[in-house]
Amino acid sequence: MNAADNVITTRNLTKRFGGVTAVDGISFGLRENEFFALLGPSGCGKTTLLRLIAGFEQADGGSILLDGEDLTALRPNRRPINLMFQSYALFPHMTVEGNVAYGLEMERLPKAEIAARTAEVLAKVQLGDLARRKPQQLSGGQRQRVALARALVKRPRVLLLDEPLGALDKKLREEMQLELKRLQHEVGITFVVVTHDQEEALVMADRIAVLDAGRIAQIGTPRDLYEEPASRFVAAFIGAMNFFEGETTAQGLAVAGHGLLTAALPSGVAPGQPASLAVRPERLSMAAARPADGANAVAGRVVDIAYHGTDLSLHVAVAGVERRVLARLPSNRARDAGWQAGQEVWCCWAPEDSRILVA
Ligand SMILES: Nc1ncnc2c1ncn2[C@@H]1O[C@H](COP(=O)(O)OP(=O)(O)OP(=O)(O)O)[C@@H](O)[C@H]1O
Repeated sequence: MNAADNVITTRNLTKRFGGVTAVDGISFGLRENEFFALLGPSGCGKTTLLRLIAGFEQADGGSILLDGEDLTALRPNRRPINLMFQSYALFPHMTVEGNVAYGLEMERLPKAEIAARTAEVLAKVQLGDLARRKPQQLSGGQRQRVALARALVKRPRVLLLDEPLGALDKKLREEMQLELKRLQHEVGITFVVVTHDQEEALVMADRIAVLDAGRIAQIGTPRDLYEEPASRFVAAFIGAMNFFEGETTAQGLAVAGHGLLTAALPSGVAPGQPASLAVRPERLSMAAARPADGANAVAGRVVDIAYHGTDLSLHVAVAGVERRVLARLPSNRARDAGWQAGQEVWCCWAPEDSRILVA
């Protein structure tokens, strides 16, 4: 894709702190009106990448383009980009309205315009009724919305959000994930959200970049990353995954003690290479006898059963597999089958539900 088609393009962006390369040659494009998530383990460079785009850090190499124009020389306050901090950084002595209007007052816009834009954005985040309150008279979720309103009122081209829901409890977080997504679509501004919570990224984002040690491990839609992870790192990071180790054959993976597990070989992968076969817990089914229908199957023994309400997880010890194999079964089906700890079982799955990964 051409850089001019993207709102933001980074090219080989690099940032070092002493001996640590926090951002290591990152190139990607953010599209118009996209909800983009940066996801990865602690220390992988998410915040640094966000701060480079905002202009709070200077890159050691590479460039950042906005609508195809180089941004490098523009100071943070000259960039049509806003960064919303995790702490929200609201002014405690000002009302909600005052906090939101502040940025526009700094720009010396006409009073009537400030009032109209402030009222409009407060209505959008559903805080119109609380406009006269002070931040300490608000709940955590409401404070979060004030911070959001304050960023949106300036109508940036891109809004960067660093762990925007990090301060909220689990239930509120889940509500706000949908709220944030709704709002992003409504205002039509490109959002870039940093999170270390993979479920949050899956729920909210149009596309996700998974970072690993300052580099992009994979960029794709939530479905791409979940269904077609490009590496073991991505497969293990997004959702739960079972891995079987072995050697590739023309038909799949030969696993010591378990024979051939059938799966399509990725293009460019030859037989005879060490590789992993990855299969999701919810794609497994359990059987008392080896299925005769060509499904993959490995024998094991149920070690633990945990009840989660909608589903059950079965932990199965399989010879030669270091970690317990995890299967998640809908609780009604599992109850009907009556699985119990100590039972010998076959973990079964369709070949097309598994992937072979060499990296
Ligand atoms: N100002 C700094 N000085 C020195 N090292 C830094 C600085 N900022 C970040 N780093 C280092 O750069 C790497 C990336 O940090 P960064 O904060 O971008 O990661 P992150 O993915 O946002 O992590 P977290 O999820 O824990 O916030 C880390 O090794 C970190 O210690």
